[in-house]
Amino acid sequence: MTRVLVAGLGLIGGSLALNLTSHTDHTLLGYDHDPKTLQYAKAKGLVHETYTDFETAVQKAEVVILSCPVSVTCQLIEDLNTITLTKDVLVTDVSSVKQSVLKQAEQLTNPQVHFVGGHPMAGSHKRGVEAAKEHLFENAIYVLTKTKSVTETDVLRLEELLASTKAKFIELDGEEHDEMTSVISHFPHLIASSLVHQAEKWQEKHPTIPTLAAGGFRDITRIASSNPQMWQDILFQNKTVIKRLLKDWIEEMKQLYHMLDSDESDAMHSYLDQAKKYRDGLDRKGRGALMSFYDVYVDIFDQPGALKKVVTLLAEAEISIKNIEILEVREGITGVLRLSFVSKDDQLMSHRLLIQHGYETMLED
Ligand SMILES: NC(=O)C1=CN([C@@H]2O[C@H](COP(=O)(O)OP(=O)(O)OC[C@H]3O[C@@H](n4cnc5c(N)ncnc54)[C@H](O)[C@@H]3O)[C@@H](O)[C@H]2O)C=CC1
Ligand SMILES: O=C(O)C(=O)Cc1ccc(O)cc1
Repeated sequence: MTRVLVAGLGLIGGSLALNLTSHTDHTLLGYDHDPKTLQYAKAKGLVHETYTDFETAVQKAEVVILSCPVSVTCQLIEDLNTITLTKDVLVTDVSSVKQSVLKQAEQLTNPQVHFVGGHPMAGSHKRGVEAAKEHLFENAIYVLTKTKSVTETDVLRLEELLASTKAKFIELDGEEHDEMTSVISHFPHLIASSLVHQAEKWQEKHPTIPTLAAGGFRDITRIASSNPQMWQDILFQNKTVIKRLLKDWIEEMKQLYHMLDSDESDAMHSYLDQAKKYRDGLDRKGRGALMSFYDVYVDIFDQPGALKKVVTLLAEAEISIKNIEILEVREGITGVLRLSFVSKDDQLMSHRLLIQHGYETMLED
């Protein structure tokens, strides 16, 4: 039984706290600057004890999970130096950016603090404790980054402590992490926001643009609906890498402009074809950027209850669906449902069951 402090009980901190209170006998301590968040977390059983003072809370903990915005997390790491500790404390964070956090952690002078950087690579567009979900990290990649002062034992202890999240741990260094997450998460966020701005500008000329904004536009801009404060923080904390990607991107857009301007249709075809091949490959098992699932595609008609029928059929067979996505449903015509399963067995069982019940399905292998 360990005393675990979660500092910052928002979406991510709240989800970790909820997971640990639901599945372990650890004592969960919560710290946040927002009293309403603390009240909610206590009332809903996410934490056992709440604190409004970071120092007091840290002194009562054996493990500390820093889950505030990245810049606040850096400040809290600095604050750890001036806190008098009577025993060793294992400290980790959940920040989407690692180099700035690790730089701060490497400057820790308190020998009792053992810092292992962390980043659970799952989330949502929601924010705050009320959006916390106990199973948020199931099957998600959870990046761990070592600092000079930590041992393999510290890393293993952290993995053990977080085992109930069912996340998949991998170790990366800060630079690798920040470059990769920029490419697959931070930079796409910037581009999604810019596409939304473009649509908004053109709406002045064409007021019906929102009515036309269909599947593709919605898919590619979904992430622009996330927490702006958090993303502002991430973009500035990782600005060196993002500026590099932005420069390359601007050059690439210039090349595309040139292809169109000089009617280089073959070059454009190769550009699109190469992108399609790489994108198709990402969905193959083991190559998914964040998670690997086993998918079944089901044709459904856009009728009331169509989704419920499919879900009920699988629930009655006790098959657990990890994710459901509705692709391209337009009124009155066939749409496609993507059902994702954690295991190959569940995928095959669902496929068989759906076919037996007359559904047209496609299996992704
Ligand atoms: N939202 C997401 O999808 C993901 C976020 N992360 C990382 O997790 C961290 C937290 O993000 P979320 O939970 O989404 O944000 P959130 O906005 O839901 O929660 C942040 C919490 O920190 C508290 N807080 C803010 N400033 C504070 C301060 N000065 N002192 C004490 N408490 C303070 C807030 O009251 C709030 O409860 C960020 O570093 C983010 O990069 C990591 C993976 C996914
Ligand atoms: O919802 C999505 O697509 C996300 O990208 C969630 C997310 C946001 C920030 C992270 O550091 C990790 C995951």
